[in-house]
Amino acid sequence: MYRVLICDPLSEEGIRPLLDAEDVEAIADPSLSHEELLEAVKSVQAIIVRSQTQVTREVIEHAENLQVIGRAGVGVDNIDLDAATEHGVVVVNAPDGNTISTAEHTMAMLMSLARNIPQAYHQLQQKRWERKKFVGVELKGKTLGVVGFGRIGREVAQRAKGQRMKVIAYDPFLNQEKADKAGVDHGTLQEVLQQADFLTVHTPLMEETKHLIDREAIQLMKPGARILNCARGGIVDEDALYQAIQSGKIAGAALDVFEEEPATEHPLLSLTEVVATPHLGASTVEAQENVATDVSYDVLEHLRGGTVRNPVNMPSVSSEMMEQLSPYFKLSERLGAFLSRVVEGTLERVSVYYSGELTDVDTTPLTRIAIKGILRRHIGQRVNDVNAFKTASDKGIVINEQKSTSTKGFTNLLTVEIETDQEKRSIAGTLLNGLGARIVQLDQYSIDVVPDGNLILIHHKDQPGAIGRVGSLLSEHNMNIATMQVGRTNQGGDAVMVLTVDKEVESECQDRLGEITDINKVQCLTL
Ligand SMILES: NC(=O)c1ccc[n+]([C@@H]2O[C@H](COP(=O)([O-])OP(=O)(O)OC[C@H]3O[C@@H](n4cnc5c(N)ncnc54)[C@H](O)[C@@H]3O)[C@@H](O)[C@H]2O)c1
Ligand SMILES: O=C(O)CC[C@@H](O)C(=O)O
Repeated sequence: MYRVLICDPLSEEGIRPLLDAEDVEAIADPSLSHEELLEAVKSVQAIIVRSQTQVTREVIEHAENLQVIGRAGVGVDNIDLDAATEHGVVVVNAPDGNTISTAEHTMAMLMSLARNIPQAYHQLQQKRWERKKFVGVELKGKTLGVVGFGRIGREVAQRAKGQRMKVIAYDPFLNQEKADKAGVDHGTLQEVLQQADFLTVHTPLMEETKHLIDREAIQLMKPGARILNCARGGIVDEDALYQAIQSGKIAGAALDVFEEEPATEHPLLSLTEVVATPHLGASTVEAQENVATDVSYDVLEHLRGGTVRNPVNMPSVSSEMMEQLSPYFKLSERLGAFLSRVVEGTLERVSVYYSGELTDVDTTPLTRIAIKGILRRHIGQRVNDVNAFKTASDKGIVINEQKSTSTKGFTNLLTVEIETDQEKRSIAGTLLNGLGARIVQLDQYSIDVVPDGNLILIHHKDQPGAIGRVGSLLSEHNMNIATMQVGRTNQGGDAVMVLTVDKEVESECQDRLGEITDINKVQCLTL
């Protein structure tokens, strides 16, 4: 049974898949204090949050069984991604479900700002019929500067064009072709700042975007321009904005988000030129249902060992690529696991070579899985697809991935090579059409072994009787041999036997195998 803690209020319809799942115990508690949260996370496999709950390193470190953190929304600035990655915890979000609601909210804020609607309403509530005080400006013909032309920025631009505004956008990924297609101008940040009558930001909050709109940026803007932030508090420097409004440089601002939330005492709220909402961009019935559904799906999928659609801290794999690569997942992990169990010494370098039909695809996910297979021998289940590369690099292991032209006659070939301070070993495998995975090479020996079950690897001298003696001894220990493969370099030279047996080999049996004449080394492993 998976325990899933839902910390912030989420649409009940949206989390229906979790509530109905027979293998899930969903615990919804949006009122936990910090101390209660630290206690509650100890026993759960998944946490789901919106923007309110801070999933800090401390929280993640308390959550000993945690596998996945779901963010019902876009921004993941309330989750310590480094800590999650280090602990092998997958973070998933719901990036699409609230785009329209947030774009619509931005338009509502834009119009409120242009026509002073909240301020005028507030006066009416005070029984004051003020008309002169609230003369607004038209949007038609004005320029909207959009900083961050992602999902929401693009939707806002389309809507602003509907108001017959001119739109100029800046985004590091926006080029002329994309801008033409969207029917907007594109410019540098400086050009956008200089031309905007209204400036709206739609970037994530990151180191590079923190105070992106600061005192200097505001200085570049037209006198009397207006600023909107429905993305994240902190993208616009709040002190600089406050001063710019007070000095008259900026005519007004519309804010849905603040550097610190809740922000009921914020000085900007005392300015009549400011319209504000308490982080309501995504607060619609539709958006909340969408994000809760999306995140529930991914959380369930991850817990059940499936592939998530919106991973944040591991690269996503397109469904097309997934179709090509997934048959190799098990092979890749098993090759890594096999070799890690037979190699001796301290791991220094892992190289993974791909040939045949594998040369045409992005094989990074397969390398990651091979590394996971290798590291699990020493680190256990704590290493997974999320932290495999990071764990290897933290341990000083160099990883090298290469495409190779040597197919050795196979349509696909995956070779894993490990170098330690004592030796260099390699293993190669292939997927045989209709027959599944096979180990086809171990060091210099050609073999044909299914990478599954209880295996015995024996290094011996190619001499008459060696195989028979192994068979007899295994039978004495009541060990049934399912398959046996022998590989040798030359007649009478070094050779290997790889046997699959029906149960795990006991240490006494392994020791006795090692004492047989002409047998040099015996290694037993279970895949
Ligand atoms: N107010 C709300 O309730 C609410 C709701 C949803 C999303 N959001 C926030 O809105 C923002 C945008 O969300 P989205 O779904 O459009 O994200 P997105 O990832 O689709 O788009 C973000 C865009 O910002 C661009 N960008 C990154 N750094 C930039 C920089 N230095 N200058 C200019 N552009 C830069 C990226 O290239 C990307 O195109 C996020 O901060 C998100 O958290 C707020
Ligand atoms: O949880 C919310 O309502 C806010 C979500 C929003 O800020 C987001 O980044 O998706």
